[in-house]
Amino acid sequence: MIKADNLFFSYTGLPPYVLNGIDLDIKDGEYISVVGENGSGKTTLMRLILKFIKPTKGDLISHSNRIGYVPQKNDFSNSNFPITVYETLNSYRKLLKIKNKKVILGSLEQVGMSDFTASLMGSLSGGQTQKILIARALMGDPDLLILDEPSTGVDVNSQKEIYGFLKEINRKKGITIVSVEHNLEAAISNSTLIYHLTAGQGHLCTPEQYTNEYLKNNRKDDSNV
Ligand SMILES: Nc1ncnc2c1ncn2[C@@H]1O[C@H](COP(=O)(O)OP(=O)(O)OP(=O)(O)O)[C@@H](O)[C@H]1O
Repeated sequence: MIKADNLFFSYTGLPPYVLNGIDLDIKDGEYISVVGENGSGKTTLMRLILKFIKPTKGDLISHSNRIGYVPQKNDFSNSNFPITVYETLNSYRKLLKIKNKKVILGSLEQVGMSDFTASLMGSLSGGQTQKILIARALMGDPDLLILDEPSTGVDVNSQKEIYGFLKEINRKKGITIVSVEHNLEAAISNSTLIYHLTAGQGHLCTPEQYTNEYLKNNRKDDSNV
C-alpha cells in the first residue's frame, strides 16, 4: 500500500533532515501505529503519505486509491464557529463531489452518531468530535485511513469505542490504517504492527517486540537513576 525507499525530508530542503533515510513497506490491510518522541517526525511522515509535502530525497509511493484523513481534532473542538455536524459533513461531501447525500447519515451511523446531525460542532465532547471526524473521513469510502493522535482529549469510554471501531473496519473491511499514536497502550493492543521513529529513522516491529523493547529501555533508564 505504501512504500518508502531511502526517504529524506527537511523543511528547508537542506540537512539536517527530520526524516533521515526512511525505508518503509506497509502492506494492504495492516493497522500501523506510528510512535516516537515529540518532534521525531511522525506528523511529517503522515504529511508525506498524504502528499501535502514532497520528499527532499528518495521516493514514497502509495497505491491507495482513496485516502481518508482524520486530523488532530483540536482545530475543531475549540471552534465557536456555528456549524452543525450535518453542515460539516455536507460541505465535505461537496468537496469530494459525492452526489448521494445519504452518505452523510450512513457514515454517522457507522460511528454511532446519527442522533447528532443538528448539533453544533462546538457543543460536542472530545470523543464525539473525534467520531465526527472519523465519519467525515469514511464518506469517501477510503482504502487507507490516516489518523493523527485519535485519542488525544478523548474520554476513556469514547477511546474504547473509537479503537474498537477502527479495529473492526480494519479487520472486517480490510481498510489499511496508519495512525500516529501517543497512546502506547492503544498502539500495542490495537495495531498489527508498530512503526517506531527515533532520530529521523524508523523500524517496523510487532506489538510484542515493541513491548519488550520498551520494557528493556525503561529498565535501563531505571538503573541509571
Ligand atoms: N512546518 C514546519 N516547518 C519547519 N519545521 C517543522 C514544521 N513542522 C514540523 N517541523 C519540525 O520538524 C520536526 C518534526 O516535527 P513533527 O511534527 O513531524 O514531529 P512529531 O513526531 O509529529 O511531533 P509531536 O509528537 O510533537 O506531534 C520538529 O523538529 C518540528 O519542529
